[in-house]
Amino acid sequence: MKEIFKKFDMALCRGDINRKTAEIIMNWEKNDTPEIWRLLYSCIDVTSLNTGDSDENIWAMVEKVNEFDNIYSDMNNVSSICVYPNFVKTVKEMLRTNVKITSVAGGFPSSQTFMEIKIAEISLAIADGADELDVVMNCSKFFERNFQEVYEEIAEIKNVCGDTRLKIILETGLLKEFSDIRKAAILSMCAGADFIKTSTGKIYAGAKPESVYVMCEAIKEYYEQYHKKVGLKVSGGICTTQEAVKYYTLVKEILGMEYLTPEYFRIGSSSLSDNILQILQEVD
Ligand SMILES: O=C[C@H](O)COP(=O)(O)O
Repeated sequence: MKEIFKKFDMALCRGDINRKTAEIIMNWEKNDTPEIWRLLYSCIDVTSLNTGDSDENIWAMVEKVNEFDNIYSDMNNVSSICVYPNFVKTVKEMLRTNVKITSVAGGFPSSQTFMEIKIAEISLAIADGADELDVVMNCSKFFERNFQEVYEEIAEIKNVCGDTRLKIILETGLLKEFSDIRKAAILSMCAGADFIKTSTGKIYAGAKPESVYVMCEAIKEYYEQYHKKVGLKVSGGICTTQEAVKYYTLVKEILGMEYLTPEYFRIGSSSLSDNILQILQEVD
């Protein structure tokens, strides 16, 4: 792992990150337009991850996504529907539109289970029809500074995923230190993550602009080193269109417009889609 980290400049200054993030976000209003709201809508992984989830409420969510195409012919649907693994089949059976299915798996949201269980859960979700997997990095091993094991775990999971898109959740609200967020991002990308994702939206704080700044910089440097584009998913407590536009502004300024497509940018949220549709209706 030392060899990998050596390739990246690991010196980070908290003050610089806070200042640069604030400078970029200051200009968010120039991106606050219906055209960008529509683009952001198409980047949403509309999410239901509740202890009380049942077939009924998952059906209702899928039906809303199905109906969208009949009502809004001038804009693209959300990117995916994100559920617990035991609801993948429920979504698959009802989904009638070209939207992907994301499953959280691998002991979500804590990652505290046996590797065998993680692999079994991931394999079952794929067998049931998941197109994308959101899996939490092993933060416990990370805090022990056992980076090699964290790397190997992600590499093994990616091996099981094959072509199924793998998003590794760093849980930035738990990592806290910018240097740890950067390390976790680099380690996940080098181990094979197709996306890095900020948060589970459970227990710990969700996405924060400064963490997203650090992740964008890591994605940019990873591309410079390896010529492979890794996507970014921001999640956890993102409700308003305004917040989404601020994350759009960060990605645009650091990574550029080529990352602002559902291929490389996602927002995981349980409430943002309704709020974007509402604000679009208000300006119509
Ligand atoms: O990955 C998605 C998050 O769990 C969604 O979080 P949220 O319910 O705070 O929008």
